[in-house]
Amino acid sequence: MGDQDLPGVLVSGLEGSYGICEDHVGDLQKHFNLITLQEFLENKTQFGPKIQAVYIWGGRPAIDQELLGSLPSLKIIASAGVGLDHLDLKLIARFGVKVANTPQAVSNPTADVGMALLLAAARRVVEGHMLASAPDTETFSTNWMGQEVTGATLGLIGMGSIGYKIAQRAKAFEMKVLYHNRRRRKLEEEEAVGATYCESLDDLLQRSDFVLLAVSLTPQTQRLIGKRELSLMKPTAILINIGRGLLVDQDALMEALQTGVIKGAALDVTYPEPLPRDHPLLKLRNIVLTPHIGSATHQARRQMMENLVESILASLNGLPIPNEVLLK
Ligand SMILES: O=C(O)C(=O)CO
Repeated sequence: MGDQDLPGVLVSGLEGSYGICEDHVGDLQKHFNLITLQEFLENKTQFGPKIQAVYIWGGRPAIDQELLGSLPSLKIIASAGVGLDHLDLKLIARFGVKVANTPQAVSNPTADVGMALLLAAARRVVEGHMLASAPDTETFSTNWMGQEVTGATLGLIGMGSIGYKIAQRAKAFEMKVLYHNRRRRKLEEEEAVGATYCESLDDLLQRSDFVLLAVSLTPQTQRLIGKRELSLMKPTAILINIGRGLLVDQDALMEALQTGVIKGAALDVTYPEPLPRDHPLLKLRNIVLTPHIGSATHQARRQMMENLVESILASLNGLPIPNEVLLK
């Protein structure tokens, strides 16, 4: 489906929830001969040797040993977004293949979604919309209240580029910012956003009015927030997750929201995505859910595509690869 003389790039498909953006196809075809996963699977001997790069969009196509073994010319896996939890980096390294992602493109829009969820949950925006738009609403209750954001304490778990952008935004809301991270930021970086390092996660959980997860999913961070951690939070606190669903034990969260252990939650990510339509979390009123929209702006998605093109071209031309992920 492209110019046969251009380097072959495997993409998951062009339509459906995991297809690449249709608007980007023309730009990609200026540089690459796009080969869809379906085309490849239907004729591995024809397409396998031509594929020099895999373009991952929305976590697809999935990369496993069998796929890697059938792509002898593969040089790079270029993955949209910052999260890498869908890739087995050790396996990829064994095949001598490079990896690149697009951290800069997603940090501002994902930080915006973090703040949007925080504000929506604090001020009960979704419930408010339902009340204001319900056909049987006749009066607005004066007892309908939320939590104040200005001056509240935000506990940030993760202080990478997205966490830092959230701290900048929280500063403008006059929030006190605590953060817990594998490594402490430089003093001048902390001072610029007024953030205080909390070595102990328990301490951060106990002191925060809003706890926001902006951390990558790794074996160490899986179910970082479980029953014990939720019980340390204030009964008035709100949990926000913009990282990955598996950072939180969803059953424990469900129970905490139902029994008043915490006040509310706002999740851009869950497991699975989407949740089954009969999932009990969908029935709660003290939760705000969005469909994994951290990077979902036209500008970010275009920048992601452009960054992936740059990384693939650099790798194919033997140049230093922008946003290369170091494989240990
Ligand atoms: O960049 C990513 O990995 C995201 O999931 C953005 O929401």
